[in-house]
Amino acid sequence: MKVQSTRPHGSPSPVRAEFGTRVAERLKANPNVRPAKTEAAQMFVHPDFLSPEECAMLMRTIDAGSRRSTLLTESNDPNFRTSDSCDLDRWSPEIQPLDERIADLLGIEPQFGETMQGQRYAPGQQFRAHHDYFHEGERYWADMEQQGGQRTWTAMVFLNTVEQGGATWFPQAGVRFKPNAGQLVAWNNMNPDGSPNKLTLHEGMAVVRGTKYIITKWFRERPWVK
Ligand SMILES: O=C(O)CCC(=O)C(=O)O
Ligand SMILES: [Fe+2]
Repeated sequence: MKVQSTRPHGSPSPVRAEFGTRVAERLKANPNVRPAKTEAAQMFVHPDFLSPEECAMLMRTIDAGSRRSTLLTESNDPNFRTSDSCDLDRWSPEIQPLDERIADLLGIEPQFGETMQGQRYAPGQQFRAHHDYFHEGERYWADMEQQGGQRTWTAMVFLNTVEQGGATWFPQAGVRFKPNAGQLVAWNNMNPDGSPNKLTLHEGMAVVRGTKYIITKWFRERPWVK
């Protein structure tokens, strides 16, 4: 979530530290997964995680269910997040297997995952630089703490190959992913000690030509589904 400051965004935590080690070990052991070229965060790529049919089904579902995307904290910039998004029902027969496949790839129990989000960006739409973790000094934190706590890992899948623009850019970690149909990117939002890793700052760059479709899954440090 946004808000830049020089204060630490949260404290170390053994539970989150353990998530980092355990999930990274599982991803490293998967022959279909490669590490991203950065030392700044634990970050991995699965180049063809979803099939063309699965991507097409998800894009149809996103088209049918989208509304304007929201933010947890109001931004002064009206163009901070201009995409459309929708919740993907984890109990629907089409979504559940995919939802559970992502959780299994990372080795996290599905109930730690928030509702999967589908997002769509038309030309000019974007999601400006932000962190996925919660800033523990913000007003919303007390509520989030009660609802599964901090976000640990993010898994994101590009559902199509965009004609121009729409890359996911980590300016501080020095990596940029061009939308590539079916490709999953997963990263740990925490440092090795379990505190928020500021270097995971990232941005969904504006689409120039074409439409961009993605799904995003955020995992919490405790079960999110009650
Ligand atoms: O659209 C992107 O490339 C990034 C999306 C993102 O950062 C998010 O959903 O948290
Ligand atoms: Fe994000």
